[in-house]
Amino acid sequence: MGDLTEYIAGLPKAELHVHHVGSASPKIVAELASRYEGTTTVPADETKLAEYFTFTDFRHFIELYLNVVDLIRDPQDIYTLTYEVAGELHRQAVRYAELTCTPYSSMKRGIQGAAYCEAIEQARSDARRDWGIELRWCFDIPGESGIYAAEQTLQVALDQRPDGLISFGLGGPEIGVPRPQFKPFFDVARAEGLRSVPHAGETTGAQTVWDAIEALGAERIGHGIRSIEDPKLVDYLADNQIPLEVCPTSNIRTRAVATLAEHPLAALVAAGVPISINSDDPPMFGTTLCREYAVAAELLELNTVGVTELARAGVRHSFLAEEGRQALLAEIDAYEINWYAEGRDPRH
Ligand SMILES: O=c1[nH]cnc2c1ncn2[C@@H]1O[C@H](CO)[C@@H](O)[C@H]1O
Repeated sequence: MGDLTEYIAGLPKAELHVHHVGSASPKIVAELASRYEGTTTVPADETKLAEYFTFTDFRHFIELYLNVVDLIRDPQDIYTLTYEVAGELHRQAVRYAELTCTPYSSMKRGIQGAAYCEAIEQARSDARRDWGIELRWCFDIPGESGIYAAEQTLQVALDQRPDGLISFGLGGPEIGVPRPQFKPFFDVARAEGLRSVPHAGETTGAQTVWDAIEALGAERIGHGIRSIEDPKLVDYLADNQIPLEVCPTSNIRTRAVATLAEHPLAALVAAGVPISINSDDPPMFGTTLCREYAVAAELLELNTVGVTELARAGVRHSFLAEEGRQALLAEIDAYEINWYAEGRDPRH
C-alpha cells in the first residue's frame, strides 16, 4: 500500500463534492471559536475538535456543522477560510475543485450576498495565482431551511453571478426535506445555465434519488449511495451515465453506512454506475481526499492503474470546460507515465 499512498499523493485530481465550511481547518475553526468563547459549544482547542467531531448520527452531524457555520460572521473570515481551503486542496494535488458553498447560511448571519461573493472570488483568484488551482462554486440550498432559503440562494446566485459559479445544489438533511418542493428553483437555475447537483440517497432511500433526477434535473447526485436498494434506479444511473459523488468516510462518520465493509461503492461500480471519489467535509471526518482515494482503492481492489482511472473519472464528471478537462487529463497521463518511467511496476 505504501507505493499506492505515495502515488496517490502526487496524482493530479479533480474534487467535485467538498463543502466550504466543512473544509475549514481545525486551526481556523479553533481560532473562530476562541472569538466566541462561552457562546459556542465548538472547542477553541484544535486537539479537542477531533473529539467534538464525533457524530452519533447524521442529524447530530448537521447540528455541529451549523455550530461551526455560526462562527463565520464577516467577509474577511469567508476570504481566509476559502483561501486556506484552496491551499489544502493544493496539498492533496487537487488541480480543479467544485466547492459547495451555502451563501444563505452566511447571509442569515449578516454577511451581505455581494460581500460574500467578492470574498470567495478574491480567494479564487489568489488561489489560482499562488497554486495554479482552478476553483468553481456550487451554491447549495440548506434544505432544512426550506423554501425561503431556496429563494435567497437562487437570488444571490443570479443577482451576483460570481465568475466561478457553475452549479446549483441542495444539502442538509434529507429526512423530512422532500426534494420536489425545490423544483421551481432548480428550473430557473438550470434555465440560467447552472448545472444541477443536489444531494440525495445519502441518508434516505432510492426515492430521493429518483426525485432529484425527475424533479430537480440532477446531472450528478451528491452521495446517492442508497440507489443500490433499487435495481431499476441502478440500471437507470448506469444507462444514462448519471455520476454519483461518493464520499466513503463521510458515510461512515455520519453513520449513513455502518461499516466500510457494507459500503455499496463496489456494488455500484460493478453495476456500471459512474462514480467520483470525494472527501465531503475532510477535517470534520478526519480524512483527506488522498485518504479517500486509498479507501476507494481498498474497497475496489485497485492498483496504481485503477486509482489513475478514479482521477480521470473526477475530471470527466466535472463541469470544467473541454479545454481545461483535456489539459488536466494530459497532466494525469504525464504523471502516470513518469511514475512508471522511474522503473516502477504498474502491477502494484
Ligand atoms: O454530507 C453532507 N450532506 C448534506 N449536507 C451537508 C453535508 N456536508 C455538509 N453539508 C452542509 O450542511 C449544511 C446544512 O445546512 C449545508 O450548508 C450543506 O452544504
